[in-house]
Amino acid sequence: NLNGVLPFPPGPPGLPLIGHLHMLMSDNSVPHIFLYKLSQKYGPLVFLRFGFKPTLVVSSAKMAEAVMKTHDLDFCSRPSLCGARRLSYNASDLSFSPYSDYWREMRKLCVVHLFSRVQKYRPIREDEVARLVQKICRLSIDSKPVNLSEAMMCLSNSIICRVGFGKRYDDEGAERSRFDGLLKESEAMLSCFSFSDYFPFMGWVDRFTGFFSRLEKTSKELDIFYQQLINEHLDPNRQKPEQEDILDVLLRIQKDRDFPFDLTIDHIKAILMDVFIAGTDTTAATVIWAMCFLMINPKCLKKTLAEVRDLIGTKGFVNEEDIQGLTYLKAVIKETFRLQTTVPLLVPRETLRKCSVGGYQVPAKTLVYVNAWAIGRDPEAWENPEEFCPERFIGSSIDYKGLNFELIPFGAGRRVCPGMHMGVAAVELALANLLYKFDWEMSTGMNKKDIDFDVVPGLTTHKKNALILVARKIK
Ligand code: HEM
Repeated sequence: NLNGVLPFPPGPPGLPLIGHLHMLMSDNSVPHIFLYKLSQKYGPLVFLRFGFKPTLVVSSAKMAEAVMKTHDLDFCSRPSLCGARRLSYNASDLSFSPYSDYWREMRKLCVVHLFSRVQKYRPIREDEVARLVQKICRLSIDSKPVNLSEAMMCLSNSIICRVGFGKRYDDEGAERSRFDGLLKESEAMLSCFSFSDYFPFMGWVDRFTGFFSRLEKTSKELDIFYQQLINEHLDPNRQKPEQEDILDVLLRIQKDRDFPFDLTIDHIKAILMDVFIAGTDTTAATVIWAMCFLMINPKCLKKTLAEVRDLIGTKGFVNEEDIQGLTYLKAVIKETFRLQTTVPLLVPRETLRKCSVGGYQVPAKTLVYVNAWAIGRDPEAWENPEEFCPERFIGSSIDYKGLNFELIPFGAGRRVCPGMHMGVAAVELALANLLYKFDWEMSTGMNKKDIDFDVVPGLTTHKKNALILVARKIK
């Protein structure tokens, strides 16, 4: 083993104690762009130190393959960060659990019993997309602008509530806004910087800034929310939905003792959190970015519209079977993932042990960011990386399933996103129907040039300014 003599990957010089944190904090860009700029200077493996935490940034398709395939076993743990730890009932969930026997069993449970149910939830997705179309129809009658960003969040939240716990909230009701608020706050707590993660002796700063009390408040509110859902599900008089929802399935597994570990109510709550957090923003943001790209690329928009309308004819609604034939639409979605990766830094990984990659050594417990956004621009992997060109995927076998490392919006390897099929099904169905039913125009006084690509930092890249368009219902 040459580990001992290998150098660390290159990186900029850091300061004592804080390492490179000041660079991250003082740069005006969002983290994935800041890290991309560093990779342009130092290469596809950059070594940094955030406080006491060694950090590796991976920015090319080749190095992503080394990390997530060749050395996946060394890189497939997750760091224990304070926000995630608290919200996931001490990492009892799937996303934030370190690599362990527990994670393996949890992954099996989720893949076999939860994520395999994609097809069963098809009627829910179709019903919710049909409701979205009706809502937009009503606005289109008076040419009222449609806030697509809001409408898409509403759609994915509605889908996840029905899939997760069998409830359909009124769009404007109090229960709905409670759920939306909890989701937003949890996302914020998961992507918020906390001192104690990087300086083990500086927990007092988090107490001082109010981070801990905010985290405590959010976790307690979430816990009450989950507990109410569980109580309702355990009520023998509850009217069961047609399809068992995810909470039903989990409670059944618990009752049947169909899990090698003790599956407690807290574990079930933790899994619910994963489904809510991982499954809503990602789907909504992907559709919004795809619409942005189409609006500023009229040729691509025209081709997509022609394909959808030719194939569907006068049927009135694109259902999930029809999607198979929509080759160009699928290419548009892939190109959207390449250029505006929804989860740009994936979900941070952590090295299990001291290991080596690309001729460098990486210490145990190094935080690892795979910059999928940068990989989408890797000049070794893509011709004309800055262009929006869905055609590059026509007749190409490159897919986002985690086997082609130039396109990894869902990650790859042992930790690859298990909700990929669920996410893609919703994205495709929503986008296809938005384009089948309506022509889209800029609202009065706005120009295509006004569509910006400014983003809000966070786990998921959201568009900073809402996408507001006018829909014209086609005859
Ligand atoms: C467009 C939609 C989505 C995108 C872009 C996306 C992206 C990702 C990414 C990048 C990861 C990290 C993978 C890695 O570390 O290699 C991930 C993990 C995960 N995703 Fe998704 N996701 C989407 C939809 C969903 C949905 C709908 C669900 C569930 C209902 C879901 C559940 C999860 C879970 C549980 C994990 C953690 C897996 C583990 O650590 O073992 N995702 N996702």
